[in-house]
Amino acid sequence: MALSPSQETLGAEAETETQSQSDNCKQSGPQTLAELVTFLHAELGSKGLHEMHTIDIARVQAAMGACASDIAQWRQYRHFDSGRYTRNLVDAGNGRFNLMILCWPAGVASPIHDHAGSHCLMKIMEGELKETRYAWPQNSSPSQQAATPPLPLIPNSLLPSITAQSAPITANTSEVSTMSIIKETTIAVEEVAYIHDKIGLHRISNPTSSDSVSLHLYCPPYETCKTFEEKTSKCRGSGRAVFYSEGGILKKNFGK
Ligand SMILES: N[C@@H](CS(=O)O)C(=O)O
Ligand SMILES: [Fe+2]
Repeated sequence: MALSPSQETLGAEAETETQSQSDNCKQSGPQTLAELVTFLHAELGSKGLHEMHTIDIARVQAAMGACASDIAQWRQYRHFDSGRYTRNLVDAGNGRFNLMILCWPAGVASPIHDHAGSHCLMKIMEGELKETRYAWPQNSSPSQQAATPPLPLIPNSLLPSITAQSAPITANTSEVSTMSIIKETTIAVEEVAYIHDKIGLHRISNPTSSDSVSLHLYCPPYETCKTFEEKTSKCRGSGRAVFYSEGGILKKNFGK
């Protein structure tokens, strides 16, 4: 689902010039990435796991939409690697959320995956991305998440982004079926999309011939999820999702 930023928030441009920056921020939401981080800490920074259902997704989505996508604010997190997308941590959210910049070279796609029960909001900062949304295979619904076996940990340096790593979780191999696509959406620059396991699974791809960049918010943060094979619906635990950079600083030996 790609939703445009709230019109109410965008309409705030008509404010008088006499308003201070902080008044501006209170009325129209965060204007910069730094203000967005402050907003997210206030909104989510103390939410316990039992409070996830109380999060006002529309409000957070509007705030992400209102925040300027001016590259000067996020250039330090823009790091590309050939043949895969990179995850670059902007803010660890006091352990309650993760805000990150993902950099997608032309033609790159993520595996089909879930989001480990987290809320996921994604804003396009540069270029465009395609979301292909899938239904959960019948033998692997969100309610079965608790049955996921613990994943072996392997060094971060060995893993690109998220990759299927463990043995298949799907037990019954006789139930082989292609995954069903619910919808495909092109998400344009400035648009903010939302997904949760209750809505479905997805794969993100960069269908263009240039670089694309997205800003992702996960609440709560997660390190592992499930990946799915499109042709067979086979489900696996992912490897640990890793960061290519943190706070603008490249992690040593990533993927080497
Ligand atoms: N959820 C993915 C990116 S995307 O394909 O939505 C990740 O965090 O790596
Ligand atoms: Fe995702």
